[in-house]
Amino acid sequence: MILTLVKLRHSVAKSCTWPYCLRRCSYCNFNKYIPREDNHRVMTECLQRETETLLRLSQVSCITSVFFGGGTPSLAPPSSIAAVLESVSRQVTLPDQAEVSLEVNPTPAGMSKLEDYCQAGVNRFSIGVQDADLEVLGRDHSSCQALQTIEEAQRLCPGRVSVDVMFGRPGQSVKSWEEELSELLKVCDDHVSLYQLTLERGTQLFKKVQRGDLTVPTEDQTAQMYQSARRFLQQRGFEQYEVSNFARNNAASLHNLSYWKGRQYIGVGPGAHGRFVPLGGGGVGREARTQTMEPDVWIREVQQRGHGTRRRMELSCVEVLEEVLVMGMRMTEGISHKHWELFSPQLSLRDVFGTSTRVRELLQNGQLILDDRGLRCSWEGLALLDRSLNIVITLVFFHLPDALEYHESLPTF
Ligand SMILES: C[S@@+](CC[C@H](N)C(=O)[O-])C[C@H]1O[C@@H](n2cnc3c(N)ncnc32)[C@H](O)[C@@H]1O
Ligand code: SF4
Repeated sequence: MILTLVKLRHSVAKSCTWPYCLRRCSYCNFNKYIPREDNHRVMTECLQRETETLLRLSQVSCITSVFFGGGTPSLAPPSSIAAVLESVSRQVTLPDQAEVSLEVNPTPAGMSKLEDYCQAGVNRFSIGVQDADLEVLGRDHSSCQALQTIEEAQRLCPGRVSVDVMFGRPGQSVKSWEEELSELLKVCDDHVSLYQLTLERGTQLFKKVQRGDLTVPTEDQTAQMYQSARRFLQQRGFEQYEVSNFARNNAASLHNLSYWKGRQYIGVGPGAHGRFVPLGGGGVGREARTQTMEPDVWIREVQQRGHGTRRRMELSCVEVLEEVLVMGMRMTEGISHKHWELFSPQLSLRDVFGTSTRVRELLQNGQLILDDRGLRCSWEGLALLDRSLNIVITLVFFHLPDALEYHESLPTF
């Protein structure tokens, strides 16, 4: 689960995970566990307790979005979701219009609870739909269930349903992907996330591909799949607002935009990540925080000391700027001058990037744009983001030595 919080002067996002799944999809390397017993009650108590501890530590006063992610948060009882939201509201302001999303697996069990999740305070659903190759992917739903779940979610939250779909899967061709996507677009709502399959070490799928039992599409083919999906979505009125995300009718996810805009967020639950200034503990700089991954250990830690923070590291000015760049360049709007100035008042975007010959090459060949709006990728450049990022990040390290002092109090958005 992930919650986004905004303090009057500081924007803070808070992430909270439900780490359990009914089975392991063959390709997935996320932090997930098959539950051995029903521990919903203790899990909920600990999520509430950690929420309270970290909210106090961050000293935020208002939350603008909440994201319940996983694992499979649609395995959590709606009462657990309600309890976490109540903990938030007890401590800080959670406005009625706050975006509250929940990731849903399109199983009958998940679908039957959608209405109760809405009663609990959820107002946006994100549904992981893999319509084909379900067997190979080890998914626990059928295409018919996926369709029914999308319909039910749309009935409950019209205009606030996202579907996640994956390309570059074993045996997939450009043609079969186009057919699949075009079918999906007939039924989907106003938000689509496209993920290219990453072959993760340690997964069943990785082993099968290594052994030669399965083959995945070539890099050229996946590049074609990505480009054809972008065109398809554009033709159907979707605007791309990030490398993998498309929305129409203003349905962009406010929560995800918080990450890409470099806002602060708090992570709650096993394996959750956070980025915030621990003002309540006397901190002045932004910290990168990771919660303990293994649920049983995390539960013990929360019971003993109120939180399961395993790792915390204060970020230097350069590290914050690197994150602002890596995240900001993923958005089609890129990084505006004003946004950059919040994090780097001393050196402008033009100071850092305007004089480099390597950046000039990217500008000249049309991959990057640096103009009065700011720095961003072109349509073609977004597909090659990794390459240009290597160059722009090197420049940040070159121009902004670690010695520069970074004051988190500067950004007031
Ligand atoms: C980790 S899941 C959590 C939500 C939910 N359990 C589900 O499966 O949809 C979030 C998204 O990550 C995607 N995902 C997981 N592993 C991936 C991989 N190796 N490559 C690309 N996408 C992946 C899933 O397909 C899903 O759309
Ligand atoms: S893709 Fe989703 S359902 Fe499948 S194992 Fe990963 S987190 Fe669980």
